[in-house]
Amino acid sequence: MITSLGFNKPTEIQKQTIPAALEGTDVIGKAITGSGKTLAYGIPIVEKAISTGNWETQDTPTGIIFAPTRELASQVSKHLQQLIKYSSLPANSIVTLTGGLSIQKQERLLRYNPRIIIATPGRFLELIEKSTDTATKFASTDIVVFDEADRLLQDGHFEELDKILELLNNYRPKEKLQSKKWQSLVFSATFSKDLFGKLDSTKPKPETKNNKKRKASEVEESGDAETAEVLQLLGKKLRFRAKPSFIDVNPTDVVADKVIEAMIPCGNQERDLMLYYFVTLYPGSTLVFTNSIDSVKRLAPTLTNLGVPTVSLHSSMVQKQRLRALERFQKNCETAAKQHKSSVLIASDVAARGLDLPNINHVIHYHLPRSADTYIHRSGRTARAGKQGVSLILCSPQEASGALRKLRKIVTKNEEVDDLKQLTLDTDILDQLKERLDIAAKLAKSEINSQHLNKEESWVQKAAEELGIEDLDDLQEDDFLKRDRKRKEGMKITKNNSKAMRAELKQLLSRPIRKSGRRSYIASGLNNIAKLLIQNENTDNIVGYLQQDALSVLKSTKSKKRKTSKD
Ligand SMILES: Nc1ncnc2c1ncn2[C@@H]1O[C@H](COP(=O)(O)OP(=O)(O)OP(=O)(O)O)[C@@H](O)[C@H]1O
Repeated sequence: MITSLGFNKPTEIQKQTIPAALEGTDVIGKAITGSGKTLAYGIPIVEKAISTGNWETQDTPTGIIFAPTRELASQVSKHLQQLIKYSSLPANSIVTLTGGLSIQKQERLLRYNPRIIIATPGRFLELIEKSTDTATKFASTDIVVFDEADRLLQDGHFEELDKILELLNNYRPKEKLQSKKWQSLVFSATFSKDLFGKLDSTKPKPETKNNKKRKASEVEESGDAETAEVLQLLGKKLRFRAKPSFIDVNPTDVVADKVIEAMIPCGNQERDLMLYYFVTLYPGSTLVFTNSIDSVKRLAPTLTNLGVPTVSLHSSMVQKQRLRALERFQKNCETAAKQHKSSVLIASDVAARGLDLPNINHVIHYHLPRSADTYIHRSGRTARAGKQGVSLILCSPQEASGALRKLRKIVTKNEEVDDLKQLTLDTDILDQLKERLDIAAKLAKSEINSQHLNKEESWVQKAAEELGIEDLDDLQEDDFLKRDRKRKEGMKITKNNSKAMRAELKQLLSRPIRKSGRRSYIASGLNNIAKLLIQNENTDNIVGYLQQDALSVLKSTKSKKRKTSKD
């Protein structure tokens, strides 16, 4: 099956978990991001679905896969569709059940008795609460998979899953209950409890060495308390049949080893400039994570105004927009790669886990993530399937001495705080970029305010119509609303001003940036601009700058490693 997808050999997690899963053992599989965990559970389910014979006569699923986000569910579905192309299973034997898409359509698809269900917990619960027939069929499943299992156990996610497991258990036919429960396959790159704590409030605890392939109980005995605690919790919640086999193929790696981690120290006000600087100097596909949806909404139009193809993705977008955004980003990446330019996706943490976007060169943490597990998963969107990639943190001085230090202690397993590699900045270039950025940001802010005001206006209009009020002011008496509206109106740029600013920005963007020969340089010391011009070794828009990719620059940069104090 692996070779039918064009892969020469199974990855380590596939090699170790597929045989155990095929034997019917409950498995907890841990391996770094991008190491092929989807097929590690996908292949056993597809094998089992094929081996259970004539699929048309079966009306219960072979496997149910739970994923924490809609994008991930949809991606897993596509991945498995590729796999079954080479089998006797038809395309409609896989059905995806996620929120944000038509429930009626999903109910229709369920009438074809699919063998493999891929679902987010919310929609799955809605469907089984709505129909006992659906609940009864699903309850007969042979296998249940929990992808990104540690995430499913965090932040109230488990309430839904708890109800689901309760219902499935109640509806499970007696003969299947006798042979005990369904087989559970549980996967993630992160299972240690210390990764979930808030970076600004928790004190990281040391981890001790792991073993390779152990029963959950042995992990408990080995003193790997943080992992053991999560495994214990999983054991309680997920109703395993017996002690599951815990297979950890990367016991010492936390962040995938092919990720080159780096930082740019900068003040809070300079994050936008550093981001623009990076995507201007280092072409490639860049995924930028922020901690707030407002930042996504502000950064995307700002970069777009600067001519950088940028797409945004966050959880307040409707589902179809979210899926379309991912498609648009992938198209932009292809075009940008041909032109040696940048293509950017600005996302909230809805994109942090599981997404397998091909060839992401850089991940930028515009904001430091709130917990270490998010850092690991965000960083894991690059350097997948054996490739290398860059994970870059934009970090303020306060963060560097607080949250970042905690993060480094956790991901370096408390051995040493390895001062991250730092990208040297060229102040000449920064100054020139700032001029453009200021205009682009003002225009973006004004666009956002206009959109808000238009939305509010149409809302007020609609409410007034419904209430039969003629004077709109009657509806806007709230002082806070009035002040907010005034503030937004004040930030709106007049049409004429906006036109002038756009013209100025256009002119600035058409002018190449000049790298002066006087300053220090990112990698290679002084460059002879005339020579570079003759050799045509400039970027398209920076004269005198020898284009390099971020990965090679960082690989040749040394990080200062220092031991931590024993605190
Ligand atoms: N045997 C294999 N050889 C080479 N590439 C593979 C193999 N199996 C899977 N891949 C590819 O590796 C990439 C990552 O796989 P996958 O998304 O399953 O990783 P993952 O371990 O689930 O990552 P994450 O922890 O981020 O969710 C995919 O593009 C997939 O097609």
